[in-house]
Amino acid sequence: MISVENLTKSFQHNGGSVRALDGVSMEVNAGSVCGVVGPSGAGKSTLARCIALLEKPDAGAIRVDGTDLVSLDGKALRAARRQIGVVPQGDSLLRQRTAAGNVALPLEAAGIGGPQRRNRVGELLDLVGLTDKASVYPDQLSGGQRQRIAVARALAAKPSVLLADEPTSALDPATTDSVLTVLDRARAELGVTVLVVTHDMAVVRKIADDVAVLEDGQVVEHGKVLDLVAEPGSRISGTLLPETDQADQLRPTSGRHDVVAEIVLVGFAAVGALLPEASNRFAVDLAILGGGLTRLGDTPVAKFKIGLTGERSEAALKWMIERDAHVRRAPVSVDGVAAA
Ligand SMILES: Nc1ncnc2c1ncn2[C@@H]1O[C@H](COP(=O)(O)OP(=O)(O)OP(=O)(O)O)[C@@H](O)[C@H]1O
Repeated sequence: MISVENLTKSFQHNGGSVRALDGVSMEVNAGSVCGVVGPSGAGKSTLARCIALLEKPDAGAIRVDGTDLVSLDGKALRAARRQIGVVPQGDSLLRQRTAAGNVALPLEAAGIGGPQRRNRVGELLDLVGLTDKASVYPDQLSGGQRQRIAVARALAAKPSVLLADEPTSALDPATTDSVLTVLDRARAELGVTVLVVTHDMAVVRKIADDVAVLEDGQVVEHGKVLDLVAEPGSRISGTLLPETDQADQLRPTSGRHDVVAEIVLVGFAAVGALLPEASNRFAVDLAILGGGLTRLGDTPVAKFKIGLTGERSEAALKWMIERDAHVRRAPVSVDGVAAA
């Protein structure tokens, strides 16, 4: 588990001071994938560089499995660095070395040679699906393949944490998917904790369990992706879920529906069955007025604007809420008429 506590970091710039991190606290569970997102200049790369021990924070703690890395130096710091594999931003492979030669670099640095090194490089090339490119030079690899080799190299010394800074920038969607699959495999097959700094919400949509949104050096939203999408008004929900046209106009439309609400359903069971079952059970007519379905990782998530018509509309809505549907409904005034 990575735990970042009250991290601050300022840079001197043009005679002034820029506060890149301003009291950042967050946790990443062992074996999970966490996306760090936010606008340009929010502090994402600075946070990643601090966690990778490439930058020393002004204050705060970074604990990996309970040990505060900020207070380490010398040999202990070098040992801690080996626990953290880094996929740097941009093209980072050595051009004069083959793909296998790049993956072998950290092993050479650690004094691992002979068959042990060859086997490890073989395993890593297999993990990233590039066994057949072992003796190819970076110039002959595609951008996505180069990134996958950079991931393999970052995993060579068996780190417990993998940090990737914008691993998919400048890649097309199909190539992005191939890089994300490799990060997901690192977590699933090696149990590595993965932190991905990204502008690209596709990364969060496809592989993140958790997400932290940074703005102006502060964490403005942090938690499990599937929890945050269910929170009305969360940034993550606004970005990842389908629009329900005019989501804030939830009043009944010209008296045609007794109840109009916005509903978020998470998981196969809820998405597949809850609406028709509520409709049958309470004998209400249930119309979908907007929204749609999406997938977050392997989980289907739906956000609909629904209209319920029938005497037991309220009871149907209550029943769905009791079954973990996340509902935002029209505000109703005292005379029972939905407020405008
Ligand atoms: N070495 C540095 N010297 C001076 N200022 C810096 C340095 N590194 C970062 N900054 C400043 O700190 C702030 C946060 O930068 P950072 O690169 O961490 O943001 P970011 O969210 O990663 O942005 P981007 O998405 O554009 O990479 C910015 O104002 C940036 O200009």
